[in-house]
Amino acid sequence: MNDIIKLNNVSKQYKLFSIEPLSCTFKQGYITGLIGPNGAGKTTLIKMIMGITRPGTGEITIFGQSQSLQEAEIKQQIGFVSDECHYYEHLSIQSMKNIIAPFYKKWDDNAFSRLLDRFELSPKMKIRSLSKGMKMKLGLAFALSHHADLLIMDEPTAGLDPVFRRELLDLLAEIMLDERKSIVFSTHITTDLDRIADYIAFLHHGRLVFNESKEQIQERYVLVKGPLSLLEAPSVNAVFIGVRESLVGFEGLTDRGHEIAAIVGTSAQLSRPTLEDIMYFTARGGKSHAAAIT
Ligand SMILES: Nc1ncnc2c1ncn2[C@@H]1O[C@H](COP(=O)(O)OP(=O)(O)OP(=O)(O)O)[C@@H](O)[C@H]1O
Repeated sequence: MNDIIKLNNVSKQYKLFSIEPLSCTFKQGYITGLIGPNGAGKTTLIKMIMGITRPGTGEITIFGQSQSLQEAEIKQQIGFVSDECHYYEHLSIQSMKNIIAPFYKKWDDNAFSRLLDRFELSPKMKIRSLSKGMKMKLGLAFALSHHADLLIMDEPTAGLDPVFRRELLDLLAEIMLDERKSIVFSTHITTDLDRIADYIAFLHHGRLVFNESKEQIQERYVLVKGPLSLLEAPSVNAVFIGVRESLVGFEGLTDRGHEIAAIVGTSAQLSRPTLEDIMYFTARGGKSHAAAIT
């Protein structure tokens, strides 16, 4: 299995936030979902991969080429969708296309027209007249019209209605029928990832908590529900990454499933957490879980 993106000791230091030195790879031929709470560093990481923000330390390799040395070549092969709109508002879609297309050696006008049709956008529409969701669709049409082998998207489903969100996921699944293609996208909507992602990279406070296949993640984590009295034992409390207590009992996430099963026996219910559960309890837990796993 080839690596499409390789991060080696990549870090970024802002005044009030830092991406801690991070090493990981994203696989060719798969969809990787980048998740994490607000301010976790997802956009910063994507901007470093795209060369928009320079890392403080480390090296980024894409398609086996150095991001910093071969940026222009690499960008020919990447379709990028940002959560910010970088188009000239006063132009029509057609005029904007006339500016963007010449940058790409493999620009495909027919593919662009087909995508506009599919997204119900007309080339005559002025960019300033587009809604947030329509601008996102336009960004997708641009990103998908130069036969890129790697699609990187920052929150592509933000601002999209549920019908189009599902259509977008279908479109991504179609793209993945070609096994040379790879997709990396960030999202808050973890149910989208349950549907289509193969790998999940989870950032929290600028640290990579995990970057694993969905199956590996599902095997590792266990959600425990039980009476509050169980938490009184320090040995029980210690195994949780995060716990939520309520009047009727507690719910907690652990990656020490066998241990907890042996301690609590039948006095608690164990089940598989969703990605949202994992994100919620890790964010809530506040323990140095990231450091423990990576
Ligand atoms: N140019 C910058 N200068 C200083 N701090 C920055 C800069 N860009 C981002 N940050 C800070 O880095 C942190 C991470 O921001 P980032 O946008 O990467 O998070 P995110 O995970 O994408 O969040 P969200 O899900 O809310 O979009 C935030 O605290 C933000 O204020």
